[in-house]
Amino acid sequence: MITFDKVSKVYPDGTVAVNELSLEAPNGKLTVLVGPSGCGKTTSMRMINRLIDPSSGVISLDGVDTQSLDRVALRRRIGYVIQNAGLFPHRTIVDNVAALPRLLGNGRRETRAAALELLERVGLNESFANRYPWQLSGGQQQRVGVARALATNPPFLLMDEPFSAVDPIVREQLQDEFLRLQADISKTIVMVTHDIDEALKLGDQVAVMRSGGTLAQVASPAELLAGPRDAFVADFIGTARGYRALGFIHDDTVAVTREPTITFGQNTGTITAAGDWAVFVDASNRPLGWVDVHGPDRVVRESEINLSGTVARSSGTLRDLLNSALSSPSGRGVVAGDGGQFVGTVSATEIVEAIRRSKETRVAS
Ligand SMILES: Nc1ncnc2c1ncn2[C@@H]1O[C@H](COP(=O)(O)OP(=O)(O)OP(=O)(O)O)[C@@H](O)[C@H]1O
Repeated sequence: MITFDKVSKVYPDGTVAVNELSLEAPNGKLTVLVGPSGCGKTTSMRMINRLIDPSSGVISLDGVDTQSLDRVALRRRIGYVIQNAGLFPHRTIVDNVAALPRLLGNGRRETRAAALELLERVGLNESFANRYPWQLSGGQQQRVGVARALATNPPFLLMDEPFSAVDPIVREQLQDEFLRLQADISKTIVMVTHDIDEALKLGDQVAVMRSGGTLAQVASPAELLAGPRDAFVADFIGTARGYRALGFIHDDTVAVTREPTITFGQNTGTITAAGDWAVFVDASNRPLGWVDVHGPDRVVRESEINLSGTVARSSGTLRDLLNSALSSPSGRGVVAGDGGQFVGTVSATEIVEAIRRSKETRVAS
């Protein structure tokens, strides 16, 4: 556990960057520091590995005051991922990952093998190993940054805006991959971001800071959305918070209706759809989109498939289901199993009913 106990930082010019911050980052969990520009997020994080020393207060790792630890020994226990990855430009990818373990005296062959394995875990196969950072995309470099931070297998990980230098689609991919990785490795992580969506998606707990370096609220994403402590937090988590909160509610009682599907080579006249639209599936019964089957009997062409609807997983959230229904041309949301196979559809009315039920449960509890 990383603990901040009334920690402050006043820079020599008198700027109060962090003011009496008390916070616990529990073991095996991801704590996100989020807040407006200049509110002291980075300063707070860098005080953990003593890149910056606090002016007052105590930061401890598993109960031990970091000031009492040797700075180098401390940093070996704390992996550090920064924006733009910060890779050594003149070293190959595998050497970037293996650099620190080598420095610590581990054998060449063993560190190379471990580095290759780590690269594989972050989604980079052996063909990347001997390239240089400039030969990789921003997202790939960021993955190397994560692999490098994990190379000495530290229990703690600090991540400073790790996914902000890439475009939104790559960012989402990296976030999803990182969540899968963290489910496996369960590090104690403190991450800084100014993106509230990222904070709510990744954080087990989210600490919202305000200008002047004070803590406004710390809570789980769902708690934060349901009960912002004051107007600042409410404003910061945004006006879409009602919709965002649906992203944390699972309800496996929403009624999924089976319905006929259509596939390649099939005639529209052979199916009885509920209305004009039918779900189009591939040979493995995976939904690809919707087809308007009304009109003369014909074999469906691929160009006719309407791709506007999203697919929600049965294990997904009410937000996924609602999004699927709202984006679908038929008004019915497509639901697939975890293997991607078509299960059935849900109507927006059913989902709204589920939202109402979940509210009643929350009020009652
Ligand atoms: N070395 C420094 N000397 C003086 N003031 C500093 C120094 N470093 C940061 N600050 C100030 O301390 C405050 C907090 O900075 P910090 O970088 O921790 O904020 P942040 O929340 O991470 O901001 P951003 O989201 O913009 O990166 C800001 O007002 C900043 O200008």
